[in-house]
Amino acid sequence: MYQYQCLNAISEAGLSLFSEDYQRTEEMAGADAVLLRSASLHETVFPEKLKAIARAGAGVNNIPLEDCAEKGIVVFNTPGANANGVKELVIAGMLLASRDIIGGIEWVKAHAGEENIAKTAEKQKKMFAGQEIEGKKLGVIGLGAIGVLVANAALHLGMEVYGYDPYMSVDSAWNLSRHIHHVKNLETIYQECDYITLHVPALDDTKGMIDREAAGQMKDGVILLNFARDLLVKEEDLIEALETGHIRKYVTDFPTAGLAGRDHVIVIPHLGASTEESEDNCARMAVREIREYLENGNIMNSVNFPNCDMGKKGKNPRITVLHHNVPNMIGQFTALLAKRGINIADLTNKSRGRFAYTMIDIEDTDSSGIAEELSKIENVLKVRIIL
Ligand SMILES: NC(=O)c1ccc[n+]([C@@H]2O[C@H](COP(=O)([O-])OP(=O)(O)OC[C@H]3O[C@@H](n4cnc5c(N)ncnc54)[C@H](O)[C@@H]3O)[C@@H](O)[C@H]2O)c1
Ligand SMILES: O=C(O)CC[C@@H](O)C(=O)O
Repeated sequence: MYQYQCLNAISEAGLSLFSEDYQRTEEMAGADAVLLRSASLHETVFPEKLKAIARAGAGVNNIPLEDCAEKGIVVFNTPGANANGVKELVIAGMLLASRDIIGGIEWVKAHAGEENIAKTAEKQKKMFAGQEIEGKKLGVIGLGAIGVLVANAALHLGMEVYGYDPYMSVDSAWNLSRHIHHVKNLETIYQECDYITLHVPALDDTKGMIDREAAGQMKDGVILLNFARDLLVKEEDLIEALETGHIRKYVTDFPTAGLAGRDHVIVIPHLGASTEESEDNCARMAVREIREYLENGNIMNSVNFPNCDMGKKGKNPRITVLHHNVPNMIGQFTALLAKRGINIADLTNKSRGRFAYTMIDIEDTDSSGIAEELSKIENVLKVRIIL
């Protein structure tokens, strides 16, 4: 029996994919796997039993990835599963920033009950007039699952789209319309675009990327959208640019004390992925990743260990070893099995940065004591025998 814990609301569409071999627990100490959305794990002391963490979503800056890897905990995310939900809200954000729809709706609410509201509205509506997005230039920073969808959608709405992503994946490249200008530096985006939208993860090199210097290079009256992470923008520099009007509007999915209620800022309470479809997609993908790892040892969509797939486990035990990526690990594993006279049916090893993963199918039904012996080898992080 496996135990899982949910630290946030995870859609039933996903949780229902757990078989009767899985039981929900409220205690992390007893959990084999944890599912979460935005809950922070940075202060968490991880229990020995925990094997997997699945982030039902894309961003993993709420999880200490290295720390988890050192403890032999595989962390997964659900790439692309909520991208359409975010794309739709980004398009809505561009429209909300271009025309004072929010101001207009508030005006109507304030005049509710007035007999001649229709007539007054016709007189007053010029206060809420705006501009169209067709023909304007949009810069998309980060052409991953969301950035590509936003870029293509904006193109269909008649915008001229510039995209920047020095690390773009082949999949993203295939999905990106050839009509998008693929630019090689951020300066071009800053200098050319009327709208700029951020779709990069919060990493050491992206945190604070929108600072005074970046804002200074942008066109006067630019509209900036941030549905990625608040940390990408230096708030004091942003406020300065908003006060001078250099940045005309900032649309963000991340409320902060400094921005909530401020003029020229549209703050949404992190609703990018809050659609039935995105929540269901993320939960389904997260549960499938956990089941595949716990039951077969296969890793798909990990963000701290290499992906690795040996197919469905057969009737004999499968040994899985999470370890540091250093020389002679496989030699030590196979020597240990050879000493016990155990033949290897299949073996695979994959590495990613400082970490690696080895899966071994053995031609023997007796695996007693093997986990204990393998665990003693230096640089081994976690050993599992899947029976
Ligand atoms: N508002 C929401 O609810 C919501 C939902 C999903 C994701 N997000 C955020 O959006 C981010 C992007 O999501 P995604 O699903 O598109 O992820 P993704 O991994 O598919 O795409 C991220 C892209 O950013 C690119 N990138 C990385 N560093 C870069 C840099 N320095 N400059 C330019 N490009 C760079 C990568 O190459 C990749 O193509 C997530 O990391 C998350 O923080 C927010
Ligand atoms: O779970 C959510 O609601 C938000 C998820 C989003 O920020 C993500 O990074 O995928």
